[in-house]
Amino acid sequence: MNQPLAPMARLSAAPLPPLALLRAILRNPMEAIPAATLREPILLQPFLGRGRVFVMAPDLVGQVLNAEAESFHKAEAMQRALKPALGEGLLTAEDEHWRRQRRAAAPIFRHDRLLGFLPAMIAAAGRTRARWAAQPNEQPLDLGHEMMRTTFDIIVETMLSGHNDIDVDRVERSITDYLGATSWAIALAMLRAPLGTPHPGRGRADRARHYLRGELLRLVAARRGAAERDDLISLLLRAADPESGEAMDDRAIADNLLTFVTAGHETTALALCWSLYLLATHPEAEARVLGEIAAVTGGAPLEPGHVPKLHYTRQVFQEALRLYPPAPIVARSARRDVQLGGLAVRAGTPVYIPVYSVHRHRSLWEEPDRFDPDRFAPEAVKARHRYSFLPFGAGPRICIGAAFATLEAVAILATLLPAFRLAPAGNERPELLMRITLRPSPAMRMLASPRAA
Ligand code: HEM
Repeated sequence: MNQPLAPMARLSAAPLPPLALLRAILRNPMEAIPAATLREPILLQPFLGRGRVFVMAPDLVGQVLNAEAESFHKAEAMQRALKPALGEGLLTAEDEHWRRQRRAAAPIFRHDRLLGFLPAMIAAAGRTRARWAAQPNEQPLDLGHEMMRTTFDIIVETMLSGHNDIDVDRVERSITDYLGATSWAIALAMLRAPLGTPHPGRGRADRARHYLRGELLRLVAARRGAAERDDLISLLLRAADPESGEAMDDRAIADNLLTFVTAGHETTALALCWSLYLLATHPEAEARVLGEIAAVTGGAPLEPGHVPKLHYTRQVFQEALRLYPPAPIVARSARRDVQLGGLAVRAGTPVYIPVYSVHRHRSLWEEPDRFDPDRFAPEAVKARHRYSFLPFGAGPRICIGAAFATLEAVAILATLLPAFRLAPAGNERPELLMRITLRPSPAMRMLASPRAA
């Protein structure tokens, strides 16, 4: 393949002194990841008298996220960035409180239930296709926004039984406003500044958080006492503490709904954005995807039974997750003194898994910066270390929605691609901006022209 390399992040070439590091975190936390993480198995960097450890070697990643997961908890800086919005929901809770919520939510992610969501996923993708068909071809699409709308539609339909009175544009804006200020929360946590320290963007983030939480509390209140439905809200309303028998209160349920709504649509939308961008710039792979979809569907509209058979389309999505992991860093902090690859790591030390670097590590991948969906052919996957590909994390805290995200992504790609040819609207290559998740910057603008035309 002679395609140009897909856009890459600008990592820091040399260790940054504390002030420069904080500036990089505020501008774009990707720039605070040392470029040496692309080559080394493990890296210790001093920071304000305390180290920061980056772990890339797959066996050490397995130690942190799985085998010795009990020795680590979620990193304080990330918790400070997320907890004001997500409270003690599934993503941010720890220990028994986390276990109880994971057990409560698990049934909705069982394989048979997920397959049952496919008609709703295909229908939402169909609405996006109809929206694109109704607008002039020469008008560029904001692809991120289009994918957010589609995945939001799906999460609300499947998890909240389609509460369609939610204002999707305002929710999207609020999530962006909230995430926009998280770099400050992270930098202040690293400086050990007291909670509540004022910072730019805080007022806007607070308004966004109040709006989002208010909307979900309204939903929960409306559902208490109403007839049960087969969705996440009902599961959470029914979930009782095994010891005390106590039910979750509205606040705890709202924490989780907001967690699922945000974690469950923004990540998938970003990965879809990159998948479509990569296909638009790699015509050979795009032709293979179109060929596969035509062979599986016979040219008829996509049906739920087709989706699990679209193997190459799934590989494209996985390769997009490798190059552009929506969660580019999984952050932990050591709970006790631990040994990691010959390094003595003291309790309280931040331990980062830079997923972006693991996915492009020079000793784990051949031509790591090149787009090549064949890396995810079954034999190639079997030959690799299981912790060399971590878009959904690993171990007990692995993403509960991984299979959900993959099914919906394949359904969306297989609905949109046969109908439209996408092309970047300009020549600028998107930069990779981290705001907890990895976003294209500026927004990705693409032209969609109907294929039949
Ligand atoms: C491509 C899409 C997605 C990506 C890349 C992604 C990534 C991740 C990652 C890396 C984690 C682990 C974080 C850590 O260990 O600190 C996580 C956790 C989580 N994800 Fe996802 N996610 C995606 C889609 C979804 C979807 C569709 C849902 C819900 C429907 C979801 C809900 C959650 C929840 C609730 C957690 C916390 C799980 C726990 O701690 O028990 N995610 N996700």
